[in-house]
Amino acid sequence: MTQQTQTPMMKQYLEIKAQYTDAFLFFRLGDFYEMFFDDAKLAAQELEITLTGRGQGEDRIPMCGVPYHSADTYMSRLIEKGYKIALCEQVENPKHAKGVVKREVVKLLTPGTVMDGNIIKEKENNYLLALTMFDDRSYGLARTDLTTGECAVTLLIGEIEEVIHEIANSGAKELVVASTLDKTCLEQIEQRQLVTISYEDETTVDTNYAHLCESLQSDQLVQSFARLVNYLVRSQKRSLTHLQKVTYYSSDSFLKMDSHTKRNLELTESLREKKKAGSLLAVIDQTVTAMGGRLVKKWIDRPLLDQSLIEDRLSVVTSFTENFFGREELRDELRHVYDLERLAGRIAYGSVNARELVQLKRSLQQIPSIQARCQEIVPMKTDSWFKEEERMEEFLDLLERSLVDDPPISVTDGGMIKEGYNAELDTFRDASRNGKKWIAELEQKEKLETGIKTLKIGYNRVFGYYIEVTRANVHLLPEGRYERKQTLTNAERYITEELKEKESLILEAEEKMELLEYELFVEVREEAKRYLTYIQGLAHSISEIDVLAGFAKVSEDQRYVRPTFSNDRTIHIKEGRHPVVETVIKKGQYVANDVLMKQGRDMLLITGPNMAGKSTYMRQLALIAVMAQVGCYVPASEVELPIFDQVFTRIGAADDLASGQSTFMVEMLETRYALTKATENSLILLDEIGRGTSTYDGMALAQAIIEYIHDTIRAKTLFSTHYHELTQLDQSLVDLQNVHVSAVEENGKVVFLHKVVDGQADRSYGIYVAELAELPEAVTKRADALLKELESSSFSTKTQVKEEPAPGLQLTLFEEEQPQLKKKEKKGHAAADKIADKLLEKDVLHMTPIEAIQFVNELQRLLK
Ligand SMILES: Nc1ncnc2c1ncn2[C@@H]1O[C@H](COP(=O)(O)OP(=O)(O)OP(=O)(O)O)[C@@H](O)[C@H]1O
Repeated sequence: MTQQTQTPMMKQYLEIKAQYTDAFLFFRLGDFYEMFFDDAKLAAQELEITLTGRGQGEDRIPMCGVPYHSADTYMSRLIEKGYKIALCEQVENPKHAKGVVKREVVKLLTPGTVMDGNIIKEKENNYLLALTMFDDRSYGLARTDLTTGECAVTLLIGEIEEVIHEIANSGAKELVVASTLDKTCLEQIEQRQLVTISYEDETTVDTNYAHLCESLQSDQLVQSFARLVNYLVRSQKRSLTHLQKVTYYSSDSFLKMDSHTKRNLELTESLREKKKAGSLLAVIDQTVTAMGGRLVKKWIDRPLLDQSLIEDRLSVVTSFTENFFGREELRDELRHVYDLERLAGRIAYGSVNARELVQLKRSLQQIPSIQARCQEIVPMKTDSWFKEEERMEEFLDLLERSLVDDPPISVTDGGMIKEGYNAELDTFRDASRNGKKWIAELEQKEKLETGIKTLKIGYNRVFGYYIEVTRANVHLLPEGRYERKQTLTNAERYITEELKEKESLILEAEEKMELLEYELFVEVREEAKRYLTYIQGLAHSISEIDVLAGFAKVSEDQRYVRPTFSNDRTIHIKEGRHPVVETVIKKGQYVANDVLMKQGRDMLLITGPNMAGKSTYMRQLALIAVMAQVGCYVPASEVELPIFDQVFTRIGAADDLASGQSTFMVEMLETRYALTKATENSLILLDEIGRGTSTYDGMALAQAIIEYIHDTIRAKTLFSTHYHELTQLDQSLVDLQNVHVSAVEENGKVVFLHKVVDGQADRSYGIYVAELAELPEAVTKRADALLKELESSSFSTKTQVKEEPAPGLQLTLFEEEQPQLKKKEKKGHAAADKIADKLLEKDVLHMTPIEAIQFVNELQRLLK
């Protein structure tokens, strides 16, 4: 231990730091927050600030600091990177301290508990989760969004994989677990780098929050929530009165989609850029409030299963589409409603300011007309949306009487409370106003009496009120008229006894005014707490109205139709479109496609050229199903669908790179997941399964998977493939139907029609796509020639696969056919054989451009 660490202050630091090993300790030292040791090194790196030191030589301790007044931005940056911060303040006045100033951690800032508007996103929830493991197949998961107070718990039965999907789906930033949590379980969560991990071991619910759990049916649910709330109590060190009653949710009441599927379908963010733009959310989120924005995202993440609930939403959308003017006026009114949910959060936290209470007032003022308009358009829902309006009037009246229209953000400098609200305050105000009037009159009087037109009375914080005379005029002042106070270069400043008397009256009144205003404001703020539940309820209704009116708008703009639901598992989509692709390509260019899936064609095997639109077609079906179950209209001219219980996809590989696993392994893992979880009520989309391995392997796997789904799972399935050989399967599998995306060749150019029709595709046009990608002409020409040779050869890939069991066997057959060749000829033939072999082995139809170049290069080498 160095001498530095022995100083009383460092001892204090180390003691506190020992309690917060997993957080940066922001240690308040005067005007700075300082960090020491490893905290300092890491913070200097992450924040790009200078690393300094305390002490000399060997004693030197690494240190870095951020100024107190700009600490917020530094803290935000660390939180955004997933770190935690323990904020350690001086809790006594340094002037009165004996020895080291007392310091305490006053707050723990973590990614899942920040309330700060700079860090949290307006249209996203900021969830904190707590996981409780009961045994290796049952887990409790509790969640809250501290900014809105929403709390929910669920039980998950199954493998840890289920839990991980649920965590990933929630988009949470932080997960609280027991310090004794199973190691492998924790490792698996950490491996995915999903969330910041925090610890809490107490699972008895804090008595202050027991009432929130009233509706929970099992001890396990209560324990799960207890871990969450105990962590909050410990870390937040302040009132959590805005937490709402815990609701139970079951992932069984929602359409299940694992996180890969959600990503693949680009439900809430695009695959490549991970942004909202380009996602389904971006198209159907037409909300005008931040709360609505959060709700629509939540709905897309959890489409419904219960038909009556879905129809309920759809009926509201129908009413909104039938009433264009009413709806648009309603949306205009909604724009004036502020973020009630988060305002409620700030009221409960006691951090709401007068400006925000005025926002609340303005929002509440909109409610009667919003309600009246809903009554006109959607009478059947209005009563459930607006329950307690009479209570609001009282509160609104208080807000209207008490607060001025445009108060400052600061709550300690006055200027918040309206005239006439409090008699005492008005007296102080009068005093201050009269005093100021007296001063203005004094200025006039002195100007006249001294004859100095430029004489003026000013004010500053140091000297208070003063009379200022420019240097040029000083000689005009009668001796002893004023008392000199301050000399400036161009002027002299004076005071008089009378002026100082008035000044102290004014300042006293102002000081009292500020204090009283603060007290009055705090009263209003406290009163607001009584209305929290009501404000939260209202927030929920407003968001729902906003989302549904937005669905109506997009449905009208994009010509969507109301879906109907079939009981016999039939899918019938007429002129379906991909909701996102149709908005990004030229207007009118999107080729609508039908989907018909029922007995005899429960499974569609899709072939067709690259780029023809196979994956668009597949995604289109899934998106239409998701939209329907969310309660939105869908992009088609007619839609009948079953209600799906789960959607599985294995599309594309763009997202696999980061995970470190081989693409093929990921493909197989996801396929396994689908095959073990899917039921006959599920929708499965598999895009080119098997292409990550050799042709024979891949094809064999693909066929086995198709057969398994067809015979055992019987789920509705779209399977796209480049293996044309698989199209033969329609002979043996009764529910499999071949379809293909058509293309035609015109003047040697391929034209993609993007039209999906029954039957198999005749060729792949891979080389044409290579041309489009501007591969060297030499390569594409050569590839074309090779292809022609291959196609004319009796050893086409197709017959090979059908008739020859394995490539190795084929080689011997080929050699045995030519037993009597001379040596030289033999040598030439051997090379030709090798080339022929190579050509036969390769599936030219779907090589990547690079593979094609390497391949041609290798053939050349053999020939030489
Ligand atoms: N129905 C359609 N109408 C108009 N354009 C479409 C349609 N479907 C797809 N496209 C366009 O074609 C492009 C390629 O589509 P998609 O990615 O679905 O092809 P693919 O057949 O899956 O290709 P690959 O086999 O190479 O993966 C899309 O980006 C889109 O611009």
